[in-house]
Amino acid sequence: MELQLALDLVDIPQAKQLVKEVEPFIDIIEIGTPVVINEGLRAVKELKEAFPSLRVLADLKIMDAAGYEVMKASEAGADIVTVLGASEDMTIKGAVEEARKQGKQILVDMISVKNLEQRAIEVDAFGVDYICVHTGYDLQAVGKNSFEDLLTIKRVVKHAKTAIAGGIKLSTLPEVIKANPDLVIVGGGITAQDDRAAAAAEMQKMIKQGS
Ligand SMILES: O=C([C@H](O)CO)[C@H](O)[C@H](O)COP(=O)(O)O
Repeated sequence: MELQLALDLVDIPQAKQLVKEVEPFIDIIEIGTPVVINEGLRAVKELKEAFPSLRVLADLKIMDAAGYEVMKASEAGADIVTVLGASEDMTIKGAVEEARKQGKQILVDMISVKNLEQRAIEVDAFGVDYICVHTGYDLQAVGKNSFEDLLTIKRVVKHAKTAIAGGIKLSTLPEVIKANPDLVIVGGGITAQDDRAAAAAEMQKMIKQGS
């Protein structure tokens, strides 16, 4: 099980500072969608250059023209690029095809997918690398989480790695770990803490010991 730090509400210098604080405790740096909107793929490039030993995920949440967008994110240094599970089959297949050419990986974000079980089976057959259940900020605000959804994809996904994102904190991490996803994605649960290194270190410890 790996830990991904989601950077969403920061600029590039703040992102670098944050990663510096938690670098030993994380496996993947996520350049969040708001950061890409504000800073462009330059954020991916600069963070990859600053932390070459960590993998970088570009959270583009691609919905169309995936081949082109995966190519541009790859050129910027992304190791993993996100595509929406709600997009057309040909979009997801196009993302996978381009990622293979570039030697990169695709994470499919299942945010807002209504028929999760069926769509996860379909997306799994496209050869994607990760399938991620995700409760976005808007549903987190009304008390939702993705714990049940994680159990669903753990049951039906046979090839891809499984991931979970959305509002995960130290207090809810044990429930997530119990379901044994391959990747846990945490943003505010680390970035909004007073002692971010301590929060990330504790999360890494819990993940390593499996509880
Ligand atoms: O993908 C995300 C969200 O849609 C904003 O772009 C976040 O990175 C993801 O939800 C993880 O962040 P937290 O919910 O703060 O843990």
